[in-house]
Amino acid sequence: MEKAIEINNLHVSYYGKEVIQDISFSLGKGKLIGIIGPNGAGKSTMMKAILGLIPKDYGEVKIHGKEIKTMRKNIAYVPQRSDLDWDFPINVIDTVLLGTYPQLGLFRRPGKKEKKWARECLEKVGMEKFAKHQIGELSGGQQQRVFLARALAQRAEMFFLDEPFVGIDVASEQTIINILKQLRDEGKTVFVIHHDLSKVEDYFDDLILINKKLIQSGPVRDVFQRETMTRAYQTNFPFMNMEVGV
Ligand SMILES: Nc1ncnc2c1ncn2[C@@H]1O[C@H](COP(=O)(O)OP(=O)(O)OP(=O)(O)O)[C@@H](O)[C@H]1O
Repeated sequence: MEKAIEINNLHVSYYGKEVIQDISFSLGKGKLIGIIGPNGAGKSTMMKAILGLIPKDYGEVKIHGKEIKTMRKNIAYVPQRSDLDWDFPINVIDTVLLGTYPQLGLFRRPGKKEKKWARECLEKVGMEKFAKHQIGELSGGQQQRVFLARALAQRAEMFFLDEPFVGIDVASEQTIINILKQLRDEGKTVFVIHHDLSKVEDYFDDLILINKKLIQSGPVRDVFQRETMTRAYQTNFPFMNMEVGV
């Protein structure tokens, strides 16, 4: 199977304190992949280091067998909502249009074609009626849909989302997971940092389970087991059945 991602020996620290230790894994293309682990396990840090948004101490990251810097246009990233400045004065359609910039190149501005595409992306997430609204006026779920539309506008091959379901309504969560599953069905690879363990088996094909170190990666059935979960969360998961998951 062709590899979407290969990580070797990844180490990351903040101010000399190591928060990611010796993480290595590789996973195939066309999967919906959950990144799980307890609070402070280093999930966001690992995602940012993979994307080259923060420096790593050492380690190797390959996306489709290539260095990340040659793959940027093909990668869409949706940060945690709490990482963004929601007072920034920009409306919904212009936010989505930003997604078309990487494909446009340096000196071209979005034209009719890009604007039409941005509208289509907004329709996919059910937010077309809000095109002219300021981004800061929207609910959490609506903001998350708009950021997914921006990622769709990028026509990326790979998507990285940091906790897209935190603090949003049920309908938005359903819309977003359906779109992510559709992207996977089209052969794209989608990574999602995720908290709600009750949804893991329904949402994901593969899991990356970490707590500073890699606990295990691979198909959900193999990773989402009492022994591995107990090791990662350092608490007992008595409700989990060893044979059939939860
Ligand atoms: N900018 C930063 N400067 C210093 N320490 C940081 C920084 N960002 C995160 N940390 C620390 O690094 C560790 C890993 O944090 P990270 O946010 O990556 O974990 P996480 O698994 O995403 O957590 P959560 O599930 O709570 O969002 C934590 O101990 C955190 O306090």
